[in-house]
Amino acid sequence: MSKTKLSNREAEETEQWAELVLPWLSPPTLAAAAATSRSLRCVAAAVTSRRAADAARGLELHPIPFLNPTPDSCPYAYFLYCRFPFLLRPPSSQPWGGGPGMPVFDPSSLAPVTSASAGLGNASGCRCADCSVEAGCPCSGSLDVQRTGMSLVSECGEECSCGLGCLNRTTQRGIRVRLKIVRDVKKGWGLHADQILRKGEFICEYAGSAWNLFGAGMVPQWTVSTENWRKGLTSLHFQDEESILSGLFLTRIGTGRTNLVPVSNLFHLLNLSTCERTAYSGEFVKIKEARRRLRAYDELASAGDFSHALLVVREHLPSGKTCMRINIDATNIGNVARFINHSCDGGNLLVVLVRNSGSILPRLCFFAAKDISEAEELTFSYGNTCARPNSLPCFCGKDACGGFLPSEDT
Ligand SMILES: C[S@@+](CC[C@H](N)C(=O)[O-])C[C@H]1O[C@@H](n2cnc3c(N)ncnc32)[C@H](O)[C@@H]1O
Repeated sequence: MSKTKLSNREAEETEQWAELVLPWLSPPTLAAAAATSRSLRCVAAAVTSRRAADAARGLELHPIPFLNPTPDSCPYAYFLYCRFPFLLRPPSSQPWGGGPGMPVFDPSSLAPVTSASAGLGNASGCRCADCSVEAGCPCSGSLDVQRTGMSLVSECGEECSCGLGCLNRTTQRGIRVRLKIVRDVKKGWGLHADQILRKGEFICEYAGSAWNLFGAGMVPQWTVSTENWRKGLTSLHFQDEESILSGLFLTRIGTGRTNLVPVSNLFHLLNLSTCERTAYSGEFVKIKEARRRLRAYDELASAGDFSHALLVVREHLPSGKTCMRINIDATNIGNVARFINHSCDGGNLLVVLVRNSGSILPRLCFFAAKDISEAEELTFSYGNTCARPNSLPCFCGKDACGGFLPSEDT
């Protein structure tokens, strides 16, 4: 488009139009629009500063700003924001930096999948007045898995009669603490505290897309008849070469309704003495797409300034064997957890797998592993360091640094 001189009225109309359209554009398209006229340049500058002022697009309690003290003048990182992980096909654009009157992105449309919504039978929920372990709520409890160092916590879910105000839903209310995203010359963007954080405080979860990992028709329509259930063992099996083994067990918890839960939760429930019987094994998570993406991301990263945020989470049996692998990709759509950098000393965040009652997938959540001072960078360990041909250098700066970032063996 060539530059043209607009009358005052035309300029005003162009700005009104631009206020509606520009917030939806990706950075390169926004820059191209800004280059066409003074009016568009003004609106684009305003959009850029709103983007830099809040990575969360107004969807969290407090704004989460980008700060760049480095010589590069990159004002923000572009991605679509979702507060929770989701399995649906993500939207391709989002009104980030929109002014008043802009259509509002509906984060509830990306609610985490539950066993009921995935056709996996009834999900059970509690009907407690007090959802605490002490009061015997079947959804409450936690378990440390020794071999993996990862803790498991269960919370009330969609089928429970309690609401979001329930004390056993700590991780379901979004980010409540003040955070900021700060650029580092070597590591790129990183998530920092913007207030003192107390040990044990919930920080955020790792939200991103898992939708592509259940290809069309891959979410199994498993049903088990009540008769079979009464008889005891009902074992359905389903396998294809793109899947990995995952254990799912039927359990009956407090309410007497059938519930489908992964193996780790089964042990969790057993510990709480609420499981009556078990009977299931199957497999359902597709990893081919995750592998394809990891290879593509590695190539982009080795070619230049690119960071991906595809996280592979493994749930383990007490034996240490992996029983479920979940791939959460926050590279294009996710929340601010995508900015958490790796630290070889384990960092200051505790990684906890949280399962909402009735939900198929556990959610990966971060809690403060110790008291954290204001402005301290938030980090965790991405995994064991083991140099591979595609390993990137690590700049965590810790004495324990192994020199390389942990990478998934694709
Ligand atoms: C989940 S992202 C973290 C946010 C990222 N720094 C950014 O700018 O978007 C993971 C990427 O961050 C970078 N990174 C994370 N921790 C690092 C570290 N300790 N040293 C060097 N780079 C790191 C690597 O490029 C890695 O692939």
